[in-house]
This record gives sequence, structure tokens and C-alpha cells, in this order.
Amino acid sequence: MPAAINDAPNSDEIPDLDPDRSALFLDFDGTLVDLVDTPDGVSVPPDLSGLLDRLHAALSGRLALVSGRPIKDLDSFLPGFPGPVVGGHGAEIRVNGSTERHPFAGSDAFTDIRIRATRIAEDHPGTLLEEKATGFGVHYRRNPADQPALEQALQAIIADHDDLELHQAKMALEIKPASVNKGAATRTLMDHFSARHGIFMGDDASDEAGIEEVQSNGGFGIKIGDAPTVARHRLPDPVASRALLKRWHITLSGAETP
Ligand SMILES: O=P(O)(O)OC[C@H]1O[C@H](O[C@H]2O[C@H](CO)[C@@H](O)[C@H](O)[C@H]2O)[C@H](O)[C@@H](O)[C@@H]1O
Repeated sequence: MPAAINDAPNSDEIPDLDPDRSALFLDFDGTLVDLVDTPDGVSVPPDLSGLLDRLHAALSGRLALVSGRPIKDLDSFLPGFPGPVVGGHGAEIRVNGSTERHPFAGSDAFTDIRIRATRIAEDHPGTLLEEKATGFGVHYRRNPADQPALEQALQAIIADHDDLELHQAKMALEIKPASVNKGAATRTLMDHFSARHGIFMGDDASDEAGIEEVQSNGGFGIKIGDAPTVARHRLPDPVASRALLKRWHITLSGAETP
């Protein structure tokens, strides 16, 4: 778990990318865009898609999104993103237009959990059930006092399923396949890219596995926000993340503006 907290105050201390060997892995919520009250309420800056497209080209394609969201959400927020996309914390991976999905998607267990999680959410006013392709999120940002009761009820419904786990996200409890995580997904994509220098940017506990993966192979992680982390670098918020992406694009491309 967390080895050290890095207090790097701004992006000037973060190294530039290497155009020939860096591979960049980006979380979405809390890293590229601000957290808001509901999953559907996210606001995507109008210049973000274009910036990611240009960075993708400047890195010869070695840029991926690695999110807890389903891939279809990422497609709607960042339409046309050209690189690989990981959804469901690693339970879905799309590379070159071909998607692999954990078998929990569409299974009898998935249907069972949906029915029981729906009842639990209905029993706790102010909570919101988010159905994803490979899991569920129960959001309690509008009713944080119910977290302990929700956790107990959700633990009970996954207890019958060996390959499921309950993940504590930001103001949400998520049911996901236990065998997937962002570290394994990042390793898969590092192999796909034939890259040896990975950079992972993320804000949440599930991003730590991706950060550990790149740092164990000579790269570095950047934690967004002030939570404990193993990352070597830190930025305060998504505004600073996007500023760093712009700086990287300028240095990679030689352009004067991003
Ligand atoms: O891995 P990420 O891309 O960071 O996705 C993590 C989860 O993000 C979303 O939930 C979070 O953001 C919501 C919108 O700002 C916020 O309302 C919620 O409290 C946060 O937990 C998303 O809804 C989940 O599916 C993702 O797993």
C-alpha cells in the first residue's frame, strides 16, 4: 500500500515524455474531468478530445484511457478517441476496434446482482444505481450517512459469487470482477505498445495498481488530488492534469500552442 506521499506542487517538476518510448495511461473521472454529483453530470471541456487526439499522434499511438467507466460512456464523453480504451477497471478492453469483455457481462450472476442491487438502492433514498457492462456502482454522494449499511448489504449479495468484489470508490461502492484491475490492464497495453516507459495518471484507489505497474518498470505515476499514493508525482486537480497534457504536447510536437 502507500509507500510515500509526494508533495510535488506543480507540473514543472514532472519530466517530459519521450517521443520514442513513452506510453501514457489516463484515468477519466477526477483526472481528466472534475467529479460531480452524478455519473451523467460530467462536463467535458470542449478542447479535450482534440488535445488527446494530438497527443495520441505525437506518441505514435501509445496513449490509452483506463477507467472504471464502461467503454460506452467513454465513447460518449470523448467520441472518436483513437487509442485503446479500458473500461470497468479492466473488465473491458478495446484495442484496434476489437473489444474483450469479462464473462460476468450478461451472465446469470449479473442478472441476479442487478435485481438485488436495485432493491438495495431503492431502500436507501438518495442513492443511485449505475449499471455498467461488467459491474455496478451504487452512488451515495447525496446520502453519505448510508455508506456502512450499503456496504453491508452489497457484501451480502456478492458473497455467493467467488469472482466478484466490492470496490470502495469515491462516494460509491462498486461491484466488479475480482480478477480484473487497472494494473493488469496497463501491463496488457504496455505489451501491446511494446513500450518500456509507462506514465499513469489517476486520482482514485483503483488507479494505484496502474501506477505501481508503470513504476515497477521504470516509468512514473502522477496522483491527482491529495489522497495517499505510491505515485512519484502529484497534481492538485483535473485543471492541472489538462495543463500538463498541453505542456507535453507542446514539447513533443514543437508547436507553440497545444
Ligand atoms: O476510473 P475512473 O475513470 O476515474 O472512473 C471511476 C468511477 O467514476 C465515476 O464515478 C465517480 O465520478 C462521478 C462523476 O463525477 C461521481 O458522481 C462519483 O461520486 C464518483 O465515484 C463513474 O460513475 C464510475 O462508474 C467509475 O467507476
